[in-house]
Parts: sequence; structure tokens; C-alpha cells
Amino acid sequence: MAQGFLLKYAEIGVKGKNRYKFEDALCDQIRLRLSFIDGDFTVQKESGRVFVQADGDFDFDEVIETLQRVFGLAGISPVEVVEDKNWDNVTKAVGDFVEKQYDKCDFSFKVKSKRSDKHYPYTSPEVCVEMGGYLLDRFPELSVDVHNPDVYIWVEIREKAYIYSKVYKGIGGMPLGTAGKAMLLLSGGIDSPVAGYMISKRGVWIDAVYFHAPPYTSERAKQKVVDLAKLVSRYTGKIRLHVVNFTDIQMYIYEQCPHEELTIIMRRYMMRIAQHLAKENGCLGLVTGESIGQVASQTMQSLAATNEVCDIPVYRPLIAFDKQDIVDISEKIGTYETSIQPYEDCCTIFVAKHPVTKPNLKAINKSEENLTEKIDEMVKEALDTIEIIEIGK
Ligand SMILES: Nc1ncnc2c1ncn2[C@@H]1O[C@H](COP(=O)(O)OP(=O)(O)OP(=O)(O)O)[C@@H](O)[C@H]1O
Repeated sequence: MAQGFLLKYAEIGVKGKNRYKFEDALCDQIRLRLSFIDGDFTVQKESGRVFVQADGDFDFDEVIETLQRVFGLAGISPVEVVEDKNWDNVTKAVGDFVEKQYDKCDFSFKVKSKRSDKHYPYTSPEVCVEMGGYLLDRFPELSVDVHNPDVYIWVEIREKAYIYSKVYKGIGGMPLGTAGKAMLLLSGGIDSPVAGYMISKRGVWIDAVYFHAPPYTSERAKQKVVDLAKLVSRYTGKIRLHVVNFTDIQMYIYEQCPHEELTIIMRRYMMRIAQHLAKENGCLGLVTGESIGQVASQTMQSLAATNEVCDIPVYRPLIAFDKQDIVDISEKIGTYETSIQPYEDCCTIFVAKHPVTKPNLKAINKSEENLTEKIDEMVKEALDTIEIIEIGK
């Protein structure tokens, strides 16, 4: 059983003077996530790494899976720690480690070393050579292969010595909470959950808003969005989901506006409401799952028309992604199966047969003039009757 886990971080490593803030945010996230699973974990910074001391009963796979969902980590290694790092202790510990890890010591290996304690009597290359020699003496069936070894044996000389041979890939990105908060427009489709995951991977907290149109969209369609938010929150942490009743607004637009402009005008009202909620909740921008050319409302002209009603940035993490690339990510993060459940979305119910693909802004603005102040009352009513669902932890 590993005594703990040595974690390598991703981009934080290239940060300058304020690197400690990113490291602290990362440690906070690791502590939080590990607090939800069995085991007794102590998280501490260790020059360029994070060390998690693991005590008590814990499920190894669960720890790895949990850490693999923490943004900011590049690699996760179960380690043996040698407190007193004098050379004899370290060599013996490395030999014991190899013996314990592998039933048969007949493979090829390469020792890799990193030394952050510059006062240690051996340099990194010396550690590799000396340790390699020691292992060959102790396990005669081992062989060295510096180009393509079966096993890498890592020895990191820090305040203590750390020994490991496995590196589980981390998810990368930046620690949550290092980049402010944004409001995700979350539908029940494939794209917006992926967009939420992607923006969050850059360290952004997310809140979400879902436009619901009962009775045209069912309770099951809403539940699907709640389920998606739960799945996304395994990565993004807590999400405050705002469910907006959009029925009256949609019906009114349907009655008053040219049908080929419906999707754009509805989308503009969604953006206005989302922006209001974003400002109310301290969000610095909106996030959507749009990508250029995917459907009529996602041409560059249409995106310009939806942007026009926003005075805060609209982030579209998937803007240049092919559909298949988006599907691949949704499968990886576990939202795909839920996203493809066949429940209707309000945008697909009130869709025109021939929506405009190159909306003319003047024409759109003119059509919106027909909506009179009645729509402002409807927007106010929608804002007053929002249901808030707290998702995740
Ligand atoms: N009912 C809704 N509630 C909240 N946001 C929505 C809703 N419908 C659409 N959106 C937002 O608008 C974006 C574009 O929606 P649209 O239906 O045109 O495309 P889509 O490719 O089907 O997107 P998705 O797969 O995310 O549903 C979505 O990614 C989402 O951010």
C-alpha cells in the first residue's frame, strides 16, 4: 500500500511570483475532493509538487479517480516516502519498493531522478547510476534499458525522498477558483455540458441557467439537465442551477415575430436573462456550447446577432470544434449517454422550417420592436419566479 501520493501539477509550474496562489488553490481543491471519500488525507506543498499523505482505510482506485478529476494536476503517483534520506536508507527503500511492487524482478528498467535538495551528496545523474548499480546487484535478473525500459523507477530527493514507478495521467488545466466565475447556458444537449467542463478546466467556477418551457418541455427534460449538471459538477464543483420558465416569452415571440427569426430572437432573450443573472451572481461572462456553422443559429452572422444584446463577454469554448471532437469529450467526461436521451428542448420545439442563417441586425431589431413593453413584464416575471437548484459539492 502506498504511503501517499506525489502529485505533479500542470501549467501552474510556469507561473511566476504569484505561483503560490495557484498552488494554494490547488491544495484547497485536493483537500475538498478528498474530504468526500473514505481515508485520512493530509495535503501539503512540496517544492514543485503536492504530497498527499494517506492514512486509515482508503480505496486506492477511488483516490486515483478523485484526483484525476482535479483541474491543475498533470500526474498522480503512488509513492513510498523515506523520511531520513541518507543514501543507505534510500537505496534499501528503493530495493524494497521494487520487490514489493513486482512479483518477478526480471524486467528492464531505468532509474530517473530529480533532486530539489541541492545539498544532497549525489546529483541526479549520480543517483541514477548508483541506484541502477545497486538494483542490478540486488536483483540479478533485472536489466537496464535507457531507451525503452519496461519500468521507470523514480527517485525524487526533496525534503524527504520519494520513490515511485507509476504515473497516472492528471486532467491538466488550472485549479478551480483561480479565474473567477461565469454563467453557463446549460441545455440538455451534448455541447453545453462540454462547454461548462472546458471553461471550468481553465479555473473558472460555473453557475448555470436552463430555459424551461412547460408544458412544451417536460419535467423529464428538466431532470435531464439537472442530471447533466450533476455529472459536470464532479469536475467543476458546486453549480447553482437557475431554472427559468421561458414559456410565455417564447409564445409571445412566436406570435409576434417572423418565424424564420424565431430562434435568433429567442436566443437573444435567453442571453439577456442569462446576463442579468450573471451580473446578479458575480459572474464575469456567459458561456455557451455554440460552435461556428453547427446550425443556423451558429453562423458567424447569427452569433453576432446574439452577441449584440450582451455587454459582458460571451465565452464559447467549443467555437472551432468539430461535432465529433465534442462528442469525444462528452464521452470522456461521462455526459454523452445522458445528453442523447430523447427529451425535447425549448429551442427545438419552436423552431422554424427555414430559419435565417444570415440574420440582418436591423431586421431583427425591428421585429423586436413589435414586442412592446409586454415582453419586459414577462422577463421580469420569469426572473421573479426562477427556481434555484444547488448541485454538487
Ligand atoms: N433551453 C436552454 N437552456 C439554456 N441554454 C440553452 C438552451 N437551449 C440552448 N441553449 C444554449 O445555446 C447553445 C446553442 O443551442 P442550440 O440548441 O442552438 O445548439 P446545440 O448545438 O444543440 O447545443 P447543445 O448541444 O448544448 O444543446 C447551447 O449550447 C446552450 O449554451
